[in-house]
Amino acid sequence: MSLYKEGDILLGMYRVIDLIGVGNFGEVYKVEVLKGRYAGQIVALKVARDKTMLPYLWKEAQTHILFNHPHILTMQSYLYKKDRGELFLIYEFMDVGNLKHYVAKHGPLEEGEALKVIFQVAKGLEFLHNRGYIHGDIKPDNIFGKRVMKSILWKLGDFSLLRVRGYSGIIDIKGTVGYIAPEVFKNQIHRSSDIFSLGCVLYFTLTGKSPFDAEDEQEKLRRNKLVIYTMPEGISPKVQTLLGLMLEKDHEKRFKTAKELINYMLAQRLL
Ligand SMILES: Nc1ncnc2c1ncn2[C@@H]1O[C@H](COP(=O)(O)OP(=O)(O)OP(=O)(O)O)[C@@H](O)[C@H]1O
Repeated sequence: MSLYKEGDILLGMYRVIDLIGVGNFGEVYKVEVLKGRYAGQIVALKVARDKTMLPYLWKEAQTHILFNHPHILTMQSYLYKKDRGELFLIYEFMDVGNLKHYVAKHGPLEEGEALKVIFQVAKGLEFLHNRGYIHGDIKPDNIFGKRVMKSILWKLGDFSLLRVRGYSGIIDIKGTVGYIAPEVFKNQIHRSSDIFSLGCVLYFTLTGKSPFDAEDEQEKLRRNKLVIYTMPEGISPKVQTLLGLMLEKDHEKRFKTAKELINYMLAQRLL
Protein backbone atom coordinates (compact mmCIF):
# COMPACT_ATOMS: atom_id res chain seq x y z
CA MET A 1 0.00 0.00 0.00
CA SER A 2 1.24 3.50 -0.80
CA LEU A 3 2.23 5.99 1.89
CA TYR A 4 -0.05 8.77 0.69
CA LYS A 5 -3.36 9.05 -1.15
CA GLU A 6 -5.01 11.50 -3.53
CA GLY A 7 -5.78 14.82 -1.83
CA ASP A 8 -3.21 14.45 0.98
CA ILE A 9 -1.17 17.60 1.63
CA LEU A 10 2.55 16.95 2.06
CA LEU A 11 4.95 19.33 3.81
CA GLY A 12 2.10 21.86 3.95
CA MET A 13 2.50 22.71 0.28
CA TYR A 14 2.12 19.73 -2.07
CA ARG A 15 -1.30 18.23 -2.88
CA VAL A 16 -1.14 14.60 -3.99
CA ILE A 17 -2.80 14.00 -7.38
CA ASP A 18 -1.63 10.46 -8.08
CA LEU A 19 0.96 7.80 -7.29
CA ILE A 20 3.23 7.57 -10.36
CA GLY A 21 5.25 4.57 -9.35
CA VAL A 22 7.24 2.76 -6.72
CA GLY A 23 11.02 2.39 -7.03
CA ASN A 24 13.67 0.70 -4.93
CA PHE A 25 14.07 3.63 -2.58
CA GLY A 26 10.60 5.06 -2.29
CA GLU A 27 7.46 6.24 -3.98
CA VAL A 28 7.02 8.91 -6.66
CA TYR A 29 3.86 11.05 -6.69
CA LYS A 30 2.41 13.56 -9.11
CA VAL A 31 1.60 16.58 -6.94
CA GLU A 32 0.42 20.16 -7.27
CA VAL A 33 2.47 22.92 -5.63
CA LEU A 34 0.18 25.04 -3.45
CA LYS A 35 2.53 27.84 -2.32
CA GLY A 36 5.73 29.66 -3.15
CA ARG A 37 7.43 30.48 -6.43
CA TYR A 38 6.20 27.29 -8.14
CA ALA A 39 2.54 27.61 -6.95
CA GLY A 40 0.10 26.01 -9.42
CA GLN A 41 2.78 23.85 -11.04
CA ILE A 42 2.62 20.07 -11.28
CA VAL A 43 5.82 18.39 -10.05
CA ALA A 44 7.04 14.90 -9.20
CA LEU A 45 7.69 14.26 -5.53
CA LYS A 46 9.77 11.29 -4.44
CA VAL A 47 9.55 10.10 -0.85
CA ALA A 48 12.56 8.02 0.07
CA ARG A 49 12.44 5.94 3.24
CA ASP A 50 15.17 3.33 2.95
CA LYS A 51 17.23 4.19 6.09
CA THR A 52 20.45 2.66 4.82
CA MET A 53 20.22 4.58 1.57
CA LEU A 54 19.14 7.99 2.93
CA PRO A 55 22.67 9.43 3.38
CA TYR A 56 23.53 8.45 -0.22
CA LEU A 57 20.30 9.83 -1.64
CA TRP A 58 20.83 13.04 0.29
CA LYS A 59 24.33 13.38 -1.12
CA GLU A 60 23.00 12.66 -4.61
CA ALA A 61 20.36 15.40 -4.14
CA GLN A 62 23.01 17.93 -3.09
CA THR A 63 24.87 17.30 -6.36
CA HIS A 64 21.82 16.93 -8.62
CA ILE A 65 20.32 20.25 -7.53
CA LEU A 66 23.37 22.04 -8.97
CA PHE A 67 22.80 20.62 -12.46
CA ASN A 68 21.07 22.99 -14.81
CA HIS A 69 20.73 21.86 -18.41
CA PRO A 70 17.79 21.40 -20.85
CA HIS A 71 18.59 17.67 -21.20
CA ILE A 72 19.04 16.94 -17.51
CA LEU A 73 16.02 16.31 -15.31
CA THR A 74 15.57 19.36 -13.08
CA MET A 75 15.53 18.89 -9.33
CA GLN A 76 13.74 21.84 -7.75
CA SER A 77 14.40 21.14 -4.08
CA TYR A 78 14.82 18.48 -1.41
CA LEU A 79 13.99 18.26 2.24
CA TYR A 80 15.17 15.81 4.88
CA LYS A 81 12.77 15.13 7.74
CA LYS A 82 15.09 13.60 10.30
CA ASP A 83 12.37 12.81 12.85
CA ARG A 84 10.39 10.79 10.29
CA GLY A 85 13.45 9.40 8.53
CA GLU A 86 12.10 10.61 5.19
CA LEU A 87 13.76 12.45 2.36
CA PHE A 88 11.47 14.41 0.00
CA LEU A 89 12.88 15.10 -3.47
CA ILE A 90 11.07 17.46 -5.83
CA TYR A 91 11.60 17.13 -9.58
CA GLU A 92 10.01 18.63 -12.66
CA PHE A 93 7.15 16.38 -13.80
CA MET A 94 7.94 14.41 -16.96
CA ASP A 95 4.51 13.70 -18.49
CA VAL A 96 5.75 11.12 -21.03
CA GLY A 97 7.39 9.01 -18.30
CA ASN A 98 10.56 7.03 -18.92
CA LEU A 99 11.91 5.67 -22.21
CA LYS A 100 11.49 2.05 -21.10
CA HIS A 101 7.76 2.49 -20.62
CA TYR A 102 7.47 4.64 -23.75
CA VAL A 103 8.98 1.94 -26.02
CA ALA A 104 6.98 -0.78 -24.24
CA LYS A 105 3.81 1.18 -25.03
CA HIS A 106 4.55 2.48 -28.55
CA GLY A 107 6.94 -0.19 -29.83
CA PRO A 108 10.47 0.35 -31.19
CA LEU A 109 11.15 3.79 -32.61
CA GLU A 110 11.81 4.56 -36.23
CA GLU A 111 15.53 5.25 -36.88
CA GLY A 112 15.28 9.06 -37.12
CA GLU A 113 13.31 9.23 -33.85
CA ALA A 114 15.74 6.91 -32.06
CA LEU A 115 18.68 9.10 -33.14
CA LYS A 116 16.90 12.21 -31.85
CA VAL A 117 16.53 10.60 -28.41
CA ILE A 118 20.20 9.55 -28.32
CA PHE A 119 21.40 12.97 -29.47
CA GLN A 120 19.40 14.73 -26.75
CA VAL A 121 20.62 12.39 -24.02
CA ALA A 122 24.17 12.85 -25.34
CA LYS A 123 23.73 16.61 -24.84
CA GLY A 124 22.80 16.08 -21.19
CA LEU A 125 25.69 13.64 -20.82
CA GLU A 126 28.07 16.16 -22.36
CA PHE A 127 27.16 18.56 -19.54
CA LEU A 128 28.21 15.91 -17.00
CA HIS A 129 31.32 14.79 -18.89
CA ASN A 130 32.54 18.40 -19.24
CA ARG A 131 32.40 18.69 -15.47
CA GLY A 132 34.39 15.52 -14.94
CA TYR A 133 31.46 13.27 -14.00
CA ILE A 134 30.54 9.79 -15.19
CA HIS A 135 26.80 9.00 -15.01
CA GLY A 136 27.39 5.30 -14.38
CA ASP A 137 23.83 4.06 -14.93
CA ILE A 138 22.56 5.05 -18.36
CA LYS A 139 19.55 2.92 -19.26
CA PRO A 140 16.03 3.48 -20.65
CA ASP A 141 14.51 3.72 -17.14
CA ASN A 142 16.72 6.75 -16.40
CA ILE A 143 15.73 8.75 -19.48
CA PHE A 144 12.56 10.80 -19.13
CA GLY A 145 10.34 12.49 -21.69
CA LYS A 146 8.30 15.69 -21.60
CA ARG A 147 5.92 16.85 -24.29
CA VAL A 148 6.85 20.25 -25.71
CA MET A 149 4.59 21.43 -28.56
CA LYS A 150 4.39 18.44 -30.93
CA SER A 151 7.67 16.81 -29.98
CA ILE A 152 9.17 15.14 -26.95
CA LEU A 153 12.08 16.57 -25.00
CA TRP A 154 14.23 13.79 -23.53
CA LYS A 155 16.27 14.27 -20.37
CA LEU A 156 18.76 12.25 -18.39
CA GLY A 157 17.96 11.59 -14.73
CA ASP A 158 18.88 9.41 -11.72
CA PHE A 159 22.35 10.30 -10.53
CA SER A 160 22.62 7.64 -7.86
CA LEU A 161 25.71 6.03 -9.43
CA LEU A 162 27.38 9.31 -10.44
CA ARG A 163 31.17 9.14 -10.13
CA VAL A 164 33.97 11.60 -10.52
CA ARG A 165 36.34 10.94 -13.41
CA GLY A 166 39.54 9.17 -12.37
CA TYR A 167 37.62 7.23 -9.70
CA SER A 168 39.82 4.43 -8.49
CA GLY A 169 37.86 2.86 -5.63
CA ILE A 170 36.08 -0.47 -5.78
CA ILE A 171 33.26 -0.33 -8.30
CA ASP A 172 30.15 -1.90 -7.00
CA ILE A 173 28.47 -3.26 -10.09
CA LYS A 174 25.03 -1.87 -9.42
CA GLY A 175 24.21 -0.97 -13.02
CA THR A 176 21.68 -3.01 -14.94
CA VAL A 177 22.88 -6.12 -16.76
CA GLY A 178 22.26 -5.50 -20.45
CA TYR A 179 23.57 -1.90 -20.26
CA ILE A 180 26.96 -2.23 -18.50
CA ALA A 181 30.23 -1.51 -20.32
CA PRO A 182 32.54 -4.57 -20.32
CA GLU A 183 35.42 -2.80 -18.52
CA VAL A 184 33.09 -2.03 -15.57
CA PHE A 185 33.02 -5.78 -14.82
CA LYS A 186 36.82 -5.48 -14.50
CA ASN A 187 36.56 -2.65 -11.99
CA GLN A 188 37.34 0.14 -14.45
CA ILE A 189 35.06 3.00 -15.36
CA HIS A 190 35.55 5.85 -17.83
CA ARG A 191 33.39 8.47 -19.48
CA SER A 192 33.41 6.13 -22.50
CA SER A 193 31.61 3.54 -20.32
CA ASP A 194 28.59 5.89 -20.47
CA ILE A 195 28.90 5.89 -24.28
CA PHE A 196 28.69 2.08 -24.31
CA SER A 197 25.54 2.19 -22.13
CA LEU A 198 24.04 4.84 -24.42
CA GLY A 199 24.80 2.52 -27.37
CA CYS A 200 22.75 -0.16 -25.58
CA VAL A 201 19.95 2.42 -25.22
CA LEU A 202 20.12 3.14 -28.97
CA TYR A 203 19.81 -0.60 -29.62
CA PHE A 204 16.85 -0.74 -27.22
CA THR A 205 15.00 2.14 -28.87
CA LEU A 206 15.39 0.42 -32.28
CA THR A 207 14.39 -3.08 -31.15
CA GLY A 208 12.68 -2.91 -27.75
CA LYS A 209 15.45 -5.11 -26.28
CA SER A 210 18.91 -4.77 -24.80
CA PRO A 211 21.61 -6.01 -27.23
CA PHE A 212 22.46 -8.80 -24.79
CA ASP A 213 18.93 -10.00 -24.17
CA ALA A 214 18.63 -13.75 -23.45
CA GLU A 215 16.06 -16.09 -21.92
CA ASP A 216 18.38 -16.85 -19.07
CA GLU A 217 19.91 -14.18 -16.76
CA GLN A 218 23.29 -15.97 -16.63
CA GLU A 219 23.45 -16.02 -20.41
CA LYS A 220 22.51 -12.32 -20.54
CA LEU A 221 25.34 -11.56 -18.12
CA ARG A 222 27.78 -13.61 -20.22
CA ARG A 223 26.77 -11.84 -23.44
CA ASN A 224 27.02 -8.44 -21.74
CA LYS A 225 30.49 -9.15 -20.32
CA LEU A 226 31.80 -10.49 -23.64
CA VAL A 227 29.82 -8.01 -25.78
CA ILE A 228 28.07 -10.66 -27.88
CA TYR A 229 25.18 -9.23 -29.87
CA THR A 230 23.67 -9.30 -33.33
CA MET A 231 23.10 -6.16 -35.36
CA PRO A 232 19.35 -5.40 -35.57
CA GLU A 233 17.78 -6.01 -38.96
CA GLY A 234 16.52 -3.25 -41.21
CA ILE A 235 18.72 -0.41 -40.01
CA SER A 236 20.77 1.80 -42.30
CA PRO A 237 24.53 1.23 -42.76
CA LYS A 238 25.23 4.60 -41.08
CA VAL A 239 23.37 3.59 -37.93
CA GLN A 240 24.97 0.13 -37.98
CA THR A 241 28.37 1.85 -38.00
CA LEU A 242 27.33 4.16 -35.17
CA LEU A 243 26.09 1.22 -33.07
CA GLY A 244 29.31 -0.69 -33.74
CA LEU A 245 31.39 2.29 -32.58
CA MET A 246 29.33 2.86 -29.43
CA LEU A 247 29.31 -0.85 -28.55
CA GLU A 248 33.04 -1.26 -29.19
CA LYS A 249 34.37 -3.76 -26.64
CA ASP A 250 37.70 -1.98 -26.18
CA HIS A 251 36.91 1.30 -24.41
CA GLU A 252 39.98 2.95 -25.95
CA LYS A 253 38.47 2.52 -29.42
CA ARG A 254 35.11 3.99 -28.39
CA PHE A 255 34.09 7.67 -28.35
CA LYS A 256 35.84 8.96 -25.23
CA THR A 257 33.19 11.50 -24.26
CA ALA A 258 29.68 12.56 -25.18
CA LYS A 259 31.21 15.52 -27.03
CA GLU A 260 33.05 13.15 -29.40
CA LEU A 261 29.82 11.26 -30.05
CA ILE A 262 27.89 14.49 -30.72
CA ASN A 263 30.57 15.70 -33.15
CA TYR A 264 30.47 12.38 -34.98
CA MET A 265 26.67 12.42 -35.26
CA LEU A 266 26.75 15.96 -36.63
CA ALA A 267 29.59 15.23 -39.07
CA GLN A 268 27.80 12.11 -40.37
CA ARG A 269 24.50 14.01 -40.63
CA LEU A 270 22.81 11.48 -38.42
CA LEU A 271 20.06 13.90 -37.44
N1 LIG B 1 10.26 13.39 -12.58
C1 LIG B 1 9.46 12.41 -12.92
N2 LIG B 1 8.39 12.65 -13.70
C2 LIG B 1 7.56 11.63 -14.06
N3 LIG B 1 7.71 10.36 -13.67
C3 LIG B 1 8.77 10.07 -12.88
C4 LIG B 1 9.69 11.06 -12.46
N4 LIG B 1 10.63 10.47 -11.67
C5 LIG B 1 10.32 9.18 -11.61
N5 LIG B 1 9.20 8.91 -12.33
C6 LIG B 1 8.55 7.60 -12.49
O1 LIG B 1 8.19 7.10 -11.22
C7 LIG B 1 8.37 5.68 -11.17
C8 LIG B 1 9.25 5.34 -9.96
O2 LIG B 1 10.50 5.98 -10.15
P1 LIG B 1 11.79 5.67 -9.31
O3 LIG B 1 12.90 6.47 -9.87
O4 LIG B 1 11.53 5.79 -7.86
O5 LIG B 1 11.91 4.16 -9.51
P2 LIG B 1 12.82 3.26 -10.37
O6 LIG B 1 12.74 3.71 -11.81
O7 LIG B 1 12.47 1.86 -10.07
O8 LIG B 1 14.27 3.64 -9.89
P3 LIG B 1 15.11 3.31 -8.58
O9 LIG B 1 16.23 2.48 -9.13
O10 LIG B 1 15.56 4.66 -8.11
O11 LIG B 1 14.26 2.59 -7.63
C9 LIG B 1 8.98 5.27 -12.51
O12 LIG B 1 7.94 4.81 -13.35
C10 LIG B 1 9.53 6.56 -13.06
O13 LIG B 1 9.54 6.58 -14.47
